[in-house]
Amino acid sequence: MGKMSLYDRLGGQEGIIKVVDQFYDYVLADGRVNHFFRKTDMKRQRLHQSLFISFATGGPNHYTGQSMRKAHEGMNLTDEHFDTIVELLARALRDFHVAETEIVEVANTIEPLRKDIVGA
Ligand code: HEM
Repeated sequence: MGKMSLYDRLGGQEGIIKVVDQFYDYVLADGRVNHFFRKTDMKRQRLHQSLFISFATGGPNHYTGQSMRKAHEGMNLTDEHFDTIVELLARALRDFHVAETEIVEVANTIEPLRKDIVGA
């Protein structure tokens, strides 16, 4: 049996939607980052983030949003903001009993996006 994709190990689309919902509950409650989302349509954001993470982890490509550079343009995001988002995503993954090895894999999958998001 071949190694399951990270997407499958996160529970596929269904699992990822649950994690992303919990993740944005943490984001919106966190004073380090919640001000960025004041004008954001969170229903659309939760959907786009779920589809984006699904594709990034080896699932189907249904993401129709903007590139990471375009999506974060003009926000003046710092490394600290980026690290906070990764931290809150890890917290949500832990809530759903995703193992630490998978959490590290998710962080490593997202890390290459830092150069497009920080200072976009
Ligand atoms: C850590 C890696 C990150 C990933 C994978 C990511 C992913 C995304 C995605 C997929 C979208 C949707 C774009 C669209 O709908 O076209 C988005 C939008 C957004 N992101 Fe990020 N993001 C990251 C980091 C951050 C950080 C660090 C912040 C701020 C602390 C942030 C704040 C936002 C905001 C406010 C929007 C919504 C913009 C709007 O209202 O349209 N993101 N992000």
